[in-house]
Order: sequence, then structure tokens, then C-alpha cells
Amino acid sequence: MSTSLIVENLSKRFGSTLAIDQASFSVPKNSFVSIVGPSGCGKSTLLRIAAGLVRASGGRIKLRGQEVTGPIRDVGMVFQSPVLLPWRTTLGNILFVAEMGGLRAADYEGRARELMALAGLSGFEESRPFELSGGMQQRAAICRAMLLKPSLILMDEPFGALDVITRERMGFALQTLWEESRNTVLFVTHSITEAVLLSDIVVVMSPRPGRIHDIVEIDLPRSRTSATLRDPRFVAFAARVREGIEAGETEY
Ligand SMILES: Nc1ncnc2c1ncn2[C@@H]1O[C@H](COP(=O)(O)OP(=O)(O)OP(=O)(O)O)[C@@H](O)[C@H]1O
Repeated sequence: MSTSLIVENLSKRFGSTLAIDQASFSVPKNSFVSIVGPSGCGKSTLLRIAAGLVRASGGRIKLRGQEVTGPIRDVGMVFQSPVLLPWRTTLGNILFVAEMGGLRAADYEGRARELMALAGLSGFEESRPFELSGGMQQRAAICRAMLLKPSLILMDEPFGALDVITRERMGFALQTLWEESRNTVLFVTHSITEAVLLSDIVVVMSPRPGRIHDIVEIDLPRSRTSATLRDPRFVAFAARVREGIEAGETEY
């Protein structure tokens, strides 16, 4: 499998704070990779460096063989807060990325409607964001990030603001969307269950300065369902990720 993104000996210093220390891992093309780790271990900073919004202090991130040195265009981003434009309809928000890219929105309307259907948003095409629940807004933001089939999607704790039950449903909705698009995804989460359920690979980071503590390949068959959560192999993967996080914590 070819590699889409390579993180090579990446370090980031903010003044006297070493946020990331010599992190290395790779993200295979068309795979779903999660980063888990305690608060402050540099997960968001790593995503910002991957998007070209922040410069590394040492090492590098390469996207399709090219070192990222400035903002990259061919990327979809999903943040904790869905940041939809309140005056636009939900469909209009999803199509906005096409317009921003100088493309004809009409050419993407069919795909936008398909993504909305997969995300359980059929019937809400003409609704404004304030008429949607938080989970629905975030599903719309994910559809928007996937619309143009970017070579990389970065997601920073996209379900962090949602309640536990909605969050679990969102995980399955994201899986459905991802299986349709097979975008390369780098996903940051605090949830071990979410990381193991969604990912091909889970990267476990230790507390600040963020170091890679473990890289766990999750070779559970897809599509994963709520039964997967009870599969002993799932439970063993989740335990290994938890051990990685806790082992890192005892170092401090
Ligand atoms: N612009 C900045 N200036 C100074 N320090 C920063 C800046 N951005 C991040 N940091 C510091 O770098 C460290 C890593 O921050 P980052 O937000 O990447 O962590 P995180 O793992 O995403 O945390 P959380 O899980 O709480 O979102 C923190 O100690 C933070 O205070």
C-alpha cells in the first residue's frame, strides 16, 4: 500500500515549551489513522503542521512525497466546532468548498446530496444550520470536507462537543461516509473506543512533549458494527491503546 503522509522526526517548540519531540509515523494512502493521547501532547499542533498552517521546528511532514512548507490546498478539515455559515442552507454550506475552489457548485450537487443521504441528512438540504442538532451540523461539516475528495482529511476531535450516545452514532456515520470515499484520514480523538472502532492504525502519543509511544495496527474486518465493540480482539486492542497512554503518563 502506498504512503500518503509521512511524519519524519517531527519536533515543535513554542518558546521554551517542547510540544512535540521527534515524532515519526506514516499514514498509508486511503487509510484511516487516529492519534490518541492526553490533553496537551501536541495532537492539534501536529494536524496544523500537516495542513501547513504551522511550521515544524525540526523534522518534517511529507504529503505525497512533497514536504509541507505552507498551507496545502488539497485538504479537507473538520474541527471540534462545525463552523457552518449561518445564512446558507445545509446543502449550500456543503457546496461552499466547491465555490471556494472556483468550481461550479451545480457540478457537485449530486455528490453533495449523496453524501448527505449517507450521513442521514436527507430532507435537511434546505435547512439552515441553526435548525440542525449539533451532531447533524457536524455530519454536514464532514460531508463538506469530503465533497471534493481531497487527498487528505484532517479531523481534530470532531465529536468532542457531543454527548456520548450521539458520539457513538457519529462514529458509525463517519465510517459509512469514509467507506464510500476512502479518503486518507488523520483523526485526532481522546476516545480510545472511537479510535479503535474507526481506524486502520492508532498512533498513541505520550504527554508533553508529545512522543510516539505505540503504533497499533487494527486489523479488524470492516464494516465494524456495535457487535465489534464486544469482539475480544476489539477489547484487546482498546486495552493496548489504554496501556500505552497510561504507561506514558507514569513517566511524568
Ligand atoms: N500557538 C501556541 N503558542 C504557544 N504554545 C502553544 C501553541 N499551540 C500549542 N501550544 C502548546 O503546545 C502544547 C500542545 O498543544 P496542542 O493543542 O497541540 O495539544 P493537544 O494534544 O491537541 O491538546 P488537547 O487534546 O487538549 O486539544 C500545549 O502545551 C500547548 O499549550
